[in-house]
Amino acid sequence: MSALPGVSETFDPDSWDDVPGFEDLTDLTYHRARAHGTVRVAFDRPDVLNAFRPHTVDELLRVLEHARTSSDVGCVLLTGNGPSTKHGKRSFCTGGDQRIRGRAGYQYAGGETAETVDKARLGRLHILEVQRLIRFMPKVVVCVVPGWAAGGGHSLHVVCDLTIASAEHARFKQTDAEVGSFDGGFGSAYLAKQVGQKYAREIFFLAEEYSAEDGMRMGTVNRAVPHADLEAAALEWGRIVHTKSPTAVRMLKYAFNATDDGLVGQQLFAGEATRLAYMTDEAAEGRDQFLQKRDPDWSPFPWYY
Ligand SMILES: CC(C)(COP(=O)(O)OP(=O)(O)OC[C@H]1O[C@@H](n2cnc3c(N)ncnc32)[C@H](O)[C@@H]1OP(=O)(O)O)[C@@H](O)C(=O)NCCC(=O)NCCSC(=O)CCC(=O)c1ccccc1C(=O)O
Repeated sequence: MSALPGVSETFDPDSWDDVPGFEDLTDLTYHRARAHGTVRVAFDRPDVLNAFRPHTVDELLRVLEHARTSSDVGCVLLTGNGPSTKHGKRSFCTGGDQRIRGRAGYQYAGGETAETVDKARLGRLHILEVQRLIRFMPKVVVCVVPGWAAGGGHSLHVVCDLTIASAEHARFKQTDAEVGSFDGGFGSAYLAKQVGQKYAREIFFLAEEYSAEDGMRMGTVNRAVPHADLEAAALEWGRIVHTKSPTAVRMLKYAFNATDDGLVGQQLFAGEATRLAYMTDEAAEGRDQFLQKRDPDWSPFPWYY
């Protein structure tokens, strides 16, 4: 399934290169900006409004892990290719592919229909692993919304650090309760932290359609931009992120997360604090006195206040 010859209507081929080693992707496209360390990850199933199947999620985990562990990448744009050449509709992502949803999760399938489901493999619900990867990677993840963000796609937008959306075409709709699903983690409870309890309950219980402007009013969307400028504006955010201190951005993301993420949030923030401490002469003295089997000499290191 593909969108347009140029990957997507707002994609500028002069700004991006394919990422080597990912030529085998079928459900996503993965590009790296020519000018700086921003990467673009895009759902590439526009005919089903970029709904994800288990294979899509496997690919998402693979490319996001690559982005996470690439030390020159500071910003990830997560978007959806389109519009569909089949029906002309635009989308970021509409969540789990309902055609291959089984009783134990979303099922691996050889083709596009329920008849092709692989009954020997257990259903998956591993988009939640993607959510955690986005949440915990020490880089800025921007959700770039050219059309529909629905169901599990809405939840992905919620968990991203920033959202930029097409003023004309972005549509947000949380369909979970309509299809008997419920994202009880970031998709709902964290959404309530963003917009407040009343709006969060409205979004789930009424499942109405919201525009980019509505999202800005409620606090889920950072910026609504003209559709034609969407990806250029997102790429500019990536450039700006790369003008900032990597350590400061990392510590800030973990600081923003920590208040909601319990001991895991504290662990991630503290892990980075430990890394910073290890860079000091004081920590080196702690290591060296052990290796040299001598008493430590802390005298050069003041008790700062
Ligand atoms: C988004 C819509 C409201 C848009 O409506 P409209 O503009 O009228 O377009 P359509 O004609 O409906 O759609 C065009 C075309 O796309 C197909 N399609 C759209 N969405 C999906 C989908 N999710 N799965 C399969 N196919 C889809 C649609 O059938 C049309 O096909 P044609 O052949 O051309 O007719 C509307 O499309 C809509 O409501 N879509 C469904 C949104 C939805 O309900 N998504 C699932 C929500 S539940 C979910 O995502 C669970 C997954 C999850 O995240 C999760 C949650 C909790 C624990 C674990 C997990 C996990 O790990 O998975």
